[in-house]
Amino acid sequence: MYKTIKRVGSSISVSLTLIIGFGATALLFLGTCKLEDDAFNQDFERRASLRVTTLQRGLEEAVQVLTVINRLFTTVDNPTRDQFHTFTDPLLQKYPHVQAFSFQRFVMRGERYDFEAAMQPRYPKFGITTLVEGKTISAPLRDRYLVVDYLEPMQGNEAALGLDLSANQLVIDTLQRAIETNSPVSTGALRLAQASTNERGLLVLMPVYRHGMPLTTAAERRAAVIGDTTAVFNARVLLERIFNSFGPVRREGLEVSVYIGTSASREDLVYRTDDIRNQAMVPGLPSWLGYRRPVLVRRTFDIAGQPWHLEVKSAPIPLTSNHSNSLLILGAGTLLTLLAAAYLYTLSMRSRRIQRTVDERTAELRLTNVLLKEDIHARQQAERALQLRQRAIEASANAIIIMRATAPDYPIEYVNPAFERITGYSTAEVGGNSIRMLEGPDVDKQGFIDIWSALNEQRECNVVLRTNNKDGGMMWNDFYIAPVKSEEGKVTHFVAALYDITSMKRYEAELEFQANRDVLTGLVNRNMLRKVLEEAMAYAERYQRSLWVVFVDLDRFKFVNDTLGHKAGDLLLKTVAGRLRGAVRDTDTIARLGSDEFVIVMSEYTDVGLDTRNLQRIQAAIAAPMTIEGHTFFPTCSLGVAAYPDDGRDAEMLVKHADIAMYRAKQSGRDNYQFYTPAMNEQALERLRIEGDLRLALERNEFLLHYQPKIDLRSGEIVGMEALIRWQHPELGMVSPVRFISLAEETGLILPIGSWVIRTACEQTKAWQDAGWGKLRVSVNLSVRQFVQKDLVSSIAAVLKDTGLDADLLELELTESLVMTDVEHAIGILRQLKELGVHLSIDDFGTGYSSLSYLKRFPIDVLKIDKSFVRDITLDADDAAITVSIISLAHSLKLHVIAEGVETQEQLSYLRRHGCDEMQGYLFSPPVPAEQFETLLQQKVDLMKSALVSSSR
Ligand SMILES: Nc1nc2c(ncn2[C@@H]2O[C@@H]3COP(=O)(O)O[C@H]4[C@@H](O)[C@H](n5cnc6c(=O)[nH]c(N)nc65)O[C@@H]4COP(=O)(O)O[C@H]3[C@H]2O)c(=O)[nH]1
Repeated sequence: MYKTIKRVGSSISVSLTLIIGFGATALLFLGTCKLEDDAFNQDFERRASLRVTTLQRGLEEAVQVLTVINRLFTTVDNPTRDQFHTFTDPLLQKYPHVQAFSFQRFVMRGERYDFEAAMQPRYPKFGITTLVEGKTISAPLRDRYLVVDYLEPMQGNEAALGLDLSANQLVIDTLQRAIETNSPVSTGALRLAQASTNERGLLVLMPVYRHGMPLTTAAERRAAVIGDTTAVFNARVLLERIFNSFGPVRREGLEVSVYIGTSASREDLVYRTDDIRNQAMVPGLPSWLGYRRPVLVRRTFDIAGQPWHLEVKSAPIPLTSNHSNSLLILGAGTLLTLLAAAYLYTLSMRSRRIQRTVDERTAELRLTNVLLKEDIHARQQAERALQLRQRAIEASANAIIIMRATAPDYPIEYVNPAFERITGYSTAEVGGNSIRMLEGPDVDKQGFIDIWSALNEQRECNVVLRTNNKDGGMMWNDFYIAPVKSEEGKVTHFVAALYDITSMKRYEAELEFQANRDVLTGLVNRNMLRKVLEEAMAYAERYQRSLWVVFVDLDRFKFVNDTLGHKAGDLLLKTVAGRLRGAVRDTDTIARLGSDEFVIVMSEYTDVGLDTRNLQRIQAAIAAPMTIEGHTFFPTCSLGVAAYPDDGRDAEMLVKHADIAMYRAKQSGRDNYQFYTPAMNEQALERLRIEGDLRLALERNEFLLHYQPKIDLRSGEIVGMEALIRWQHPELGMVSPVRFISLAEETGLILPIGSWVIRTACEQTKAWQDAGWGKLRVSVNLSVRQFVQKDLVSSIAAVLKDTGLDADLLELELTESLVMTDVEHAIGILRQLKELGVHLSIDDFGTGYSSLSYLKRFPIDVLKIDKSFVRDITLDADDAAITVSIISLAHSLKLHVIAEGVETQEQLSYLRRHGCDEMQGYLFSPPVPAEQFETLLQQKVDLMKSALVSSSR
């Protein structure tokens, strides 16, 4: 009986021990499970948020790149395809997730043929195309096309060049939005011409406006738009690159789906990482048994006006994973319960069950062993994940700083190697210090103020910051700071990411320089000149002050460029720019418009007035001799001045009028200045009109030569004649060369006209010789352009050969300033001409910058005294003295002297008295057509002889 009672009692106590032990173990297990689940979910949400932030930053950066591209079009008026290439190339290398950059241009129906033809020399099969079912075909006729014109890189994007996007309503709507919001706008997902058919892409557009148009309102911007710049992204490539910058998503057990739109609709899905549903599944085990439900995080954000929706899903996780603690508790509880039961059981049945107890303990130990192994495995996994994150942070190209959330200094606890590389500070130097050490003398104070207030308020903050590195060098950073919270939600640290955007900022600065400065001389360019002038006009208006716009043009710059090449030309321009800087006041602005054209803006201030001495200073500064590549030049310049407001109320008009005045200065013999008068405008208009006709005059045979006799003062005979060109204009009548020769020089027409003159003069002289009029020498004027022409000598030789005229009977008249521009070069050409046997004379002698030492070295035959001296020879003692000294100088150099413009007997007598050899002028005959000249020859110039006789009395 006792035995039975004892056995029953012991069974009851064993059962009770088991019930209580298992109950308590189960409760503990479930509670721990819940805590572990919560921890897992929090960790997952944090990782998912990191992905979302990465994507958002990556997309914002892509849009920012497009903003930089668009700046090219706002700062440079109509940039070339090559400029577009040069500008986008480094950006494409820096941002490989960009598929392409392009510039779309509006082309009207009537312009289509010309546009296609203009592109074909570069792209032979070029045509405007449209996209139909993934294929490009020739675009049908439309009123207006939006054509992909500039495209970089070309490789891989060929299908998009010439594509007309105007039929794509999505693109057009997006462009409208971009115009309305005046900011970059993204399309939704669309099919790309250059991608495979099942891939989607997106475009981010920014409108390009015509320069100079107002852009304040949407209506103004619509009127000014000429196209747009676009960044093209292949959604898969873009997203994969952005995500993979943190390591493959799949390895982290995340499934990411990206939608361009507000919700997870099938049509808006542009990207999904690999399906990870079965990644962790044990074959044969149903998913509801033993697996945790995947966690799903959804986020929606806005990129360039386009909503993006992102879903991040976790892989199904086995219940055993992350439940190590609860399982340990379950195991340990079970063990304890069983031990207690076993203890009781042993007490009652020790002897009988001893063997069984040993077996049970062995089994329990095995179970514990398994649990321990699982625990170790889980810990190792967690450790590996931590190490991976550590390595990722260390490998990051951007600087990362971790700071303790301890005010007031927020000491730095960790910096990654990129931080050391970028700032120059080592971990040892910054550890324990605050980020204040980045604040040098050159920093952006406001940026730091923003960061400190974000730290104090424990919130995120993103600023573009200028800091100093250890060497004191200036750097630009995109600085992003965010609080890091403990499991209890307390901010324990801050993490800061520092993106080095110094090179991008440098780009921007360079772009600004290029947009506003002349690259060769560093002076202000045309674009900037307009702004400077507008400010100067506003100042002049407000304070009622004078304002001068001075147009400076170098005389005979083309001569240097044509003879010595562009390198020498560039050197000359740089020297001139330096001289101009030295000649003007600090308050004046000098701009270079191109070639040898400079504009100076001079404002009047209370203590600094404006007068012509300012202009003379400029002339004097330019006029100093200059040696380039062993050649000595005597540069001069012509100046034109337009004054505000009398000569124009806007920048363009002032510069135009200064240019017209400068042209007048050139016409008046160069090396002088002229103030604009309204009459000059008329002349400029006339110049434009005759320029068109001048181009046709040779073809229409409208030129003819007049000949003016040259008289030998000893014999009284006609010994030669000067050939002077005339233009028989169908409407204007006989046009003087004074009106068209300089125009012909500017346009280059002087070359065909000049060679016509030489040929006609030689033919006529030979004809007179054959007709028995003896050996008359004909002289022709040579212009600068002709003089520097490469084949001048050979072409003159050919004319002499063709016409049969003796070289000795041709005289070339060169102006003094022409040969003095580059003396060495001139001597070389003159020697070659001399070897041909032709005569050479210096025209207008005495008017320019003459140097006797050079004159001696010129292989010339004749000096021609300019008519300005002859005119006043009997009235002005200076002119008379100059004339006499020219004659004696010429004779001492064994040169012949001829005086031109002889109109009176007094002039004739004077010249004769002082030993002048020859003369020409109205006193004998004006220049006359060839038939009349023959009459002069026939009359044996009785008149002249009598004139000579009377002058000798
Ligand atoms: N006041 C006055 N003037 C006199 C007298 N005798 C002649 N003249 C004018 O003086 C100018 C002399 O030519 P230039 O100094 O070489 O100056 C020339 C020359 O520089 C240029 N020119 C004329 N024909 C040619 C040509 O075929 N080629 C080039 N490159 N230039 C030419 O046009 C300029 C003007 O030619 P034109 O109108 O024919 O004017 C001619 C002539 O008609 C006089 O007694 N008194």
